[in-house]
Amino acid sequence: MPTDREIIVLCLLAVIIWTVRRFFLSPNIIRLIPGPKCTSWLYGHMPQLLLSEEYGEHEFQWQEKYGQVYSIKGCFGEPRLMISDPETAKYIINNSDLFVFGPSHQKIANVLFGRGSVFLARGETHRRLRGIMNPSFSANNVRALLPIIQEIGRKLVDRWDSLGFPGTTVDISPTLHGAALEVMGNAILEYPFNVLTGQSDLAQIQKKMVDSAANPTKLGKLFEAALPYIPDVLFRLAFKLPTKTVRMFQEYHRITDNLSRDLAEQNRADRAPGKAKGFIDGFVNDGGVTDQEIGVHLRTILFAGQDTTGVTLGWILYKLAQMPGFQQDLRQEIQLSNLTESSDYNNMPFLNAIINARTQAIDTEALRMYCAFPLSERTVTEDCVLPLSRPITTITGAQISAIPVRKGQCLYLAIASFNRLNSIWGPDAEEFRPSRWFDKPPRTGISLGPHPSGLAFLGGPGVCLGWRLAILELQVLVAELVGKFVLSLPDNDSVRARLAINLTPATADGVQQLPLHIEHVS
Ligand code: HEM
Repeated sequence: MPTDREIIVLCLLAVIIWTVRRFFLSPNIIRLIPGPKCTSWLYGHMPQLLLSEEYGEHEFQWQEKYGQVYSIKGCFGEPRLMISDPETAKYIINNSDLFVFGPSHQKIANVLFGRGSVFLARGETHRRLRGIMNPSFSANNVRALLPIIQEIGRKLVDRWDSLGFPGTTVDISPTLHGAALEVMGNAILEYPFNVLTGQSDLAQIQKKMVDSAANPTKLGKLFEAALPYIPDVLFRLAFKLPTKTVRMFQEYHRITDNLSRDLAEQNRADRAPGKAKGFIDGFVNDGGVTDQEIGVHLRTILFAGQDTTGVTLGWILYKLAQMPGFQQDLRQEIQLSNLTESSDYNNMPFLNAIINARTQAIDTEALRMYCAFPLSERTVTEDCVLPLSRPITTITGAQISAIPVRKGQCLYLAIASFNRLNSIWGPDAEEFRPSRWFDKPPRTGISLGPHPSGLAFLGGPGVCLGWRLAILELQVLVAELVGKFVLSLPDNDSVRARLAINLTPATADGVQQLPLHIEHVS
């Protein structure tokens, strides 16, 4: 049987032949757009973009030097575009059928979630799925979830106490991710996972899955670039081989398929007139959806909703540990507040700055600077023309005010770069400054996405399904934790932001963790 390494080498050969034909024997305007020099044909700029020790180390400098649209190279010399231009970004997010996930991401998502995930659906199918899922995440529904989320916040506080966190320096990440999974279970699926109070098979396998994908390597990135050229049938066959990774995927699917079957059966048995409609309800009611398909949507929301919120909560607490004065002001505000309605969280000066929209100063600044999903890779499905808010001078000296791109072109919506544009946030865009949300106005230019923090939740038809839930969850869990504990940085703090599916806190040795010193509030 061929080894993993041999399979990778064969695939690479196929890719090399294909790219030479595709990119070097035909003209492409992208090659005329300025961008950083590339020293590796094999890896292109992928290591600097995706594997740097601190996310953005190179990307933010490239943006400063080359502007809001520039070209970089993917693996095998493939020309790609990096985009943070507001006009171009708006065009991309509003025309989601034209800009889909690339073929490698599609293959990975099909294996991870199963076929039919809302992430990959487009057109009518996407609208239908969002129509079924949206009600569970509507403003009214999310508001009504407050008591459940508050209860999870209290359990998280108890968990920190029972694990003996106060008085120690400890990695808080696993408990934050546990709380995020608990919210998905209790609030959205009406099914307690008991992550914070006991053992959960789902939490364990979910963590294994995230960890396995969370340490990308150069070879892994090459493999990802080669994925589109591997015939589907071969790819599916590879996922029948008895390797450790395949077994882990099978176990994940087994646990989540069982769960979705239980939830669907329970839903059919409990259905009663007047009973509130939940997430599973929408699919069961739809008729044409099988229990197996419900499993696909369940995996999608568990994956999309846990790690993103877990890492963002971690970044908020980390920044508060860096800013003891702000943390103390926030604590005082929490202690003086009577938090019984979701609107109460919107009426706190330090958790909030009320400027045009009600915004959370600390939450919003964290979502701007530490957006969980900093980079979205897209492939163009038809020849089209990208609008630009400012003209670009090509390497031949010509000025262009739009970029014609061909079907199959890969581009990156650089969300984190967009969230740092001086043209929007002013000269101190690079600074983490929650008080900017007290300024009037904190930003200039067109507003993209549903939240003032910028593109953290993207926008348009593919806007994050759970953004309202994520905001309420962050508000409540921050208020619970900061009300009870004082957070500070350990002396040897070396935390940095690494791209590991999401923007994840990791220490200098590359381990994904968030060690903070915890004390009880006296
Ligand atoms: C702070 C937390 C979160 C952040 C920063 C975040 C961010 C995002 C972003 C940027 C996208 C667009 C990805 C792309 O198309 O490239 C997205 C999509 C999505 N998010 Fe979130 N998310 C968060 C929490 C959640 C939660 C709690 C859920 C719960 C269900 C969720 C479910 C989804 C789903 C299902 C999509 C796909 C939407 C579609 O394609 O129609 N997210 N999210």
